[in-house]
Amino acid sequence: MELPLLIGVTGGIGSGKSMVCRLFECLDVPIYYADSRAKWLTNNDPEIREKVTALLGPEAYDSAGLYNTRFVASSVFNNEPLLKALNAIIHPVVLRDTKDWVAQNAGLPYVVKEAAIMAKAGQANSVDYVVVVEAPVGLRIQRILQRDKRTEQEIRAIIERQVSDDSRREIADYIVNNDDTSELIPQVLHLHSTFLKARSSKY
Ligand SMILES: CC(C)(COP(=O)(O)OP(=O)(O)OC[C@H]1O[C@@H](n2cnc3c(N)ncnc32)[C@H](O)[C@@H]1O)[C@@H](O)C(=O)NCCC(=O)NCCS
Ligand SMILES: Nc1ncnc2c1ncn2[C@@H]1O[C@H](COP(=O)(O)OP(=O)(O)OP(=O)(O)O)[C@@H](O)[C@H]1O
Repeated sequence: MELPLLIGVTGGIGSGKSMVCRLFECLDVPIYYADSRAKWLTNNDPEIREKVTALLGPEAYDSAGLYNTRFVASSVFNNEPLLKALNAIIHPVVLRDTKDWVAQNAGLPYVVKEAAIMAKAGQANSVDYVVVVEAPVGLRIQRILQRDKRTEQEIRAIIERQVSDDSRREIADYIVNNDDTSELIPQVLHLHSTFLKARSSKY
């Protein structure tokens, strides 16, 4: 059976990546949520556990042995080299895991990977098209203040460590506007028919 197209959905913190993916889910499209899968792997892959502990110290896992995201976030989102080193441990495992997941979905027209870190389609990944979700920074901060137990300072530190909106736009094949004036559902429906057409013209 042929592999599905792999669509990457990315965007800065609070842009609405997960919201867009939930709409794709409503269309029965399987989603790979890379951030949460990365956390699962960090808890369950012994090699990652060993390397993360060597990088960040024993506090990277709590007394119950679970990945201590609060501690790790406060360490890496203020320290670029440390974030890069953490990515270098986790990212290759996530890429391999994504490929296995895509293969498990053989026969479907397309599947979606949601991730904070994304390369241009075809570069160091198996993504066919990249969708970038955008919203103004002020609105993103408001949304995260409502959703998470993070301070504005913590949110701004994460934004500082993420790629800029401009470089995200450079890798975008499609852009979804998720500001207060744009409607998400019609944009996702339009992408859905675009990907179905792209897939049927490929095979
Ligand atoms: C740093 C960690 C512990 C923070 O966990 P926490 O639950 O507090 O936050 P959460 O995962 O919701 O992330 C907060 C925001 O940062 C973004 N983010 C997560 N990891 C990264 C990263 N490596 N680089 C840039 N942004 C990131 C998320 O998309 C989200 O917008 C966790 O995100 C992590 O382990 N990240 C490294 C793994 C990774 O590279 N994930 C990206 C997909 S492979
Ligand atoms: N169009 C919208 N209207 C109202 N609320 C929205 C909209 N889009 C997203 N939100 C809300 O904003 C918050 C952030 O959205 P979401 O979780 O989808 O962003 P994200 O890009 O996945 O964030 P993160 O990178 O932190 O995972 C959520 O609480 C979500 O419900």
